[in-house]
Amino acid sequence: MSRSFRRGTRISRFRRYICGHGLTVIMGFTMFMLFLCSGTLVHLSPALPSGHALDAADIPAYLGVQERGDASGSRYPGDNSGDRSYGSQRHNRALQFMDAGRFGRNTKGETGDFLGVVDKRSSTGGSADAGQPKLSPLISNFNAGEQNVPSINTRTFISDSKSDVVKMKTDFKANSDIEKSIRTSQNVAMNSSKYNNLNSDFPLVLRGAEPLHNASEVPVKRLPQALVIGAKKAGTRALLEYLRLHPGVVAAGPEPHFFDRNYHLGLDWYRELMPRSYSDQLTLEKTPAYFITPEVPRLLHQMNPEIKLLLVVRDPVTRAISDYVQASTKRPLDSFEHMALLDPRLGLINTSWAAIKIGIYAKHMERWLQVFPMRQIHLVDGHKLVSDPAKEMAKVEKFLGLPPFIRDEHFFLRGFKGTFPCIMRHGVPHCLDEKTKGRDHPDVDSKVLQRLRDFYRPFNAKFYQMVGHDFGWL
Ligand SMILES: Nc1ncnc2c1ncn2[C@@H]1O[C@H](COP(=O)(O)OS(=O)(=O)O)[C@@H](OP(=O)(O)O)[C@H]1O
Repeated sequence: MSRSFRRGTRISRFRRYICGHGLTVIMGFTMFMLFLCSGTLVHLSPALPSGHALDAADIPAYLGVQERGDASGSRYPGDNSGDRSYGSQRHNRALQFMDAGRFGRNTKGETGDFLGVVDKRSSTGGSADAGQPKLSPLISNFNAGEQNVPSINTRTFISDSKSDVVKMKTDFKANSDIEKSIRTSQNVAMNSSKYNNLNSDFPLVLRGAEPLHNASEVPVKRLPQALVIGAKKAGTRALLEYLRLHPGVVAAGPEPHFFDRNYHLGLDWYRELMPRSYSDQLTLEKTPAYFITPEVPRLLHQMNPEIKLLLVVRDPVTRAISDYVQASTKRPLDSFEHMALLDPRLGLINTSWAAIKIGIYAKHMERWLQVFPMRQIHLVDGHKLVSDPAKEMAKVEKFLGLPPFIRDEHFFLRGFKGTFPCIMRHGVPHCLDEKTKGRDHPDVDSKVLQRLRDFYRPFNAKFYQMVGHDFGWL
């Protein structure tokens, strides 16, 4: 063999060696980069001490993730709360302390909730995942209404039943349906469903709770099982908003006025107004006019004789002033004193004025009690709803058969006149609309106030007797 041939052979061997190992290195590097860039990483955070409730606001810190901001400067883009229709499909009455954490944004800038429940009891029968605790269902609610709730893939599992919290970092490409396999440090995982337009970085918060509904259940619209029937200007919006904190509750945002105005449109029309819910969630709506409309109790009874009724009441004098303030924003009105009294000299009360009539609670209540037993009606103290909301809500939860969930940490006074509670929902601060709630009241002549108090006193006494509770109005 010639030297040059041997040298050539050595060179080509060297080349093959370099190429071979180089390829391995490159492939290794590529695999490493793919792993990093796949954008899918799940790790199990240390289990929380048992019984410890992690507040939604603390979750990002607990998980060590950054909260995102949006262009408008809000830390919480796309918060869909307020007086509109609610799409939130938070679920499961058994998940007492479970709460949603921070959520991502999809490419349209919408936010979403992601909830999961570890059902430690169930296994999947003959499937490959049999025996694994089931994570079910993974609920996502992306966007403003309900129309964009992605399908839920119930073939979603997690291997470690001891963990409370799973951190999931996801970076799905826009406009593509991607099936991702998410590996946990325990090497078992979730098969995520298909998400469109998702580009998010969100923690998934799991608590050892047992869903009551079937994991494969599809949420549907249902007629309300409970109603906030009134009274107008007593705190009905606050009550509904506070109730919406509870994962076992969904509520229609705008007032449907079904039983007082839109009954002719039929129950299917009414049902359509409701957000989708799971079988273990309560559907609610509020229409304060129901309380004072004579035919409503009977119509309501026809729909559901077992329906639960919530009635918020407030000192009828302050309620009347609140009503007056609201009415005066719509059209110019005389002074409150002038409207409340028929004859100022005689001190005769203008009982034909709606603002006065609504506060004669005993008269309206009488009609309701002719149709529904008191055990189906829960009285909410509108004053306490402001001064001690968590305590007042605990009574509401009990009445509705919901597990205790709403607590002091959900409320804060900051930012809204420092008087009325605002709420933290999904870690998002939310106050009622300042233009329509918590308006300043005018100073009313003390003699007129006294006259009104005297007027309401016997009606109040009768009302206390009917409902078995003294609200202590002067
Ligand atoms: N958290 C919170 N934020 C703002 N306002 C609160 C809150 N809780 C109770 N309230 C009281 O609710 C009063 C309005 O009652 P309603 O929601 O029943 O009004 S309405 O009938 O729906 O128009 C409203 O009456 P005004 O103060 O006269 O505006 C408030 O006193």
